[in-house]
Amino acid sequence: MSFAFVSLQGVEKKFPGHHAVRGIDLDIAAGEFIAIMGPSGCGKSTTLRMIAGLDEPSAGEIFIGGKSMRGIPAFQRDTPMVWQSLALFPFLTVAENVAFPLRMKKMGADVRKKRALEWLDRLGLAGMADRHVSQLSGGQRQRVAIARALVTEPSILLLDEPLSALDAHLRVRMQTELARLHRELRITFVYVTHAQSEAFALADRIVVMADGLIQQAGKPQDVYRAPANAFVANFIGTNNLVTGQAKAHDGEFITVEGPLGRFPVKAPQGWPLGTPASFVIAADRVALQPGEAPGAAGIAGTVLGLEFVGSTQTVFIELGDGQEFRVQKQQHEIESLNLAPGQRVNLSWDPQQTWLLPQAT
Ligand SMILES: Nc1ncnc2c1ncn2[C@@H]1O[C@H](COP(=O)(O)OP(=O)(O)OP(=O)(O)O)[C@@H](O)[C@H]1O
Repeated sequence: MSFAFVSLQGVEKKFPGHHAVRGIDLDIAAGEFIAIMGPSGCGKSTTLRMIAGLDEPSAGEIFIGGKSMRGIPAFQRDTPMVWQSLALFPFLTVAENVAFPLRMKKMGADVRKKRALEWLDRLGLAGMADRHVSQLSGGQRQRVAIARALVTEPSILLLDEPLSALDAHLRVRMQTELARLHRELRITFVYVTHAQSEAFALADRIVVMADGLIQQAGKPQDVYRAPANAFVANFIGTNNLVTGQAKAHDGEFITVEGPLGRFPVKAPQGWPLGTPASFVIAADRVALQPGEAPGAAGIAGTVLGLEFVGSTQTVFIELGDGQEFRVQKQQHEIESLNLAPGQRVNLSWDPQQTWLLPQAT
């Protein structure tokens, strides 16, 4: 990576009785769009708050632009933050809200007004300057909060679940808006979200956290296709995880034997035999045929149900050992199979598409 614009080095946060962040190393390049994901309570907001200067690390150090942030309060950091609960001032007009950070910086009234109007215009809110926040829709308020964060022309924008209070339609529109802003401004965005679709759609790099630690940081396609461990594989949710033991080498494959059968799995040279081995096969890489007899590399299961996801459909299948498998296909492919709950099916995949989870170190 090029020069790290934001660098977290061994960062920890201990609250009384709770170790929320347990040692994070993360370098973020200037202009990068990073999404931090993870289950509730994993420490993602705390990490963001430490970058913003709203919480001090208990150990480790944060550098921004090569400068240590130790002891530097939030208002001196160039790191504005946008929250789900916007924190707009109800007693100020839209323009006054946007201009507020400039007032804090003691800029003159004319400059404040000019800049606030420019940013309102940029966010599609021209003409709303004199309204009060209570007279705006949820999406418009979100835009005001973003304009207020950007009005000081920061080099980083921190966003903590900014879209989670919006309805699904608006969320998608605002997502497009954020992508556009990032393209235009080329500043660093650090975005905390529960929503996988937002993270995958927007980010250059995804950071998956659990239990106060980074589980994986990588490009969306790498986190998706090559999860670093079982936690990430399960969290991403579109993977099927098969566990077993490494039994034999066969060229670029090993044979993994487990409760579901024996499977050839792509493996690095010298993978130790006789050790536990888990692999994932992505839901969209599994072939499905109605019928009873499993194929050579296949497994049999029973359809539990089907779920629409836009133009694709997910089929949930129960395997012999009670494990659930997912198969994702284009809607038209599924339609032609006429599947119904209770139906027996065979599943198979190309062994080249398997991904063996790296061994825990
Ligand atoms: N001020 C605090 N005092 C004590 N514990 C705290 C404090 N702030 C956060 N925590 C705890 O630290 C852990 C991490 O919190 P954090 O807000 O970073 O999680 P998160 O991953 O952002 O979760 P969510 O998605 O639910 O917002 C949680 O268990 C939380 O209860």
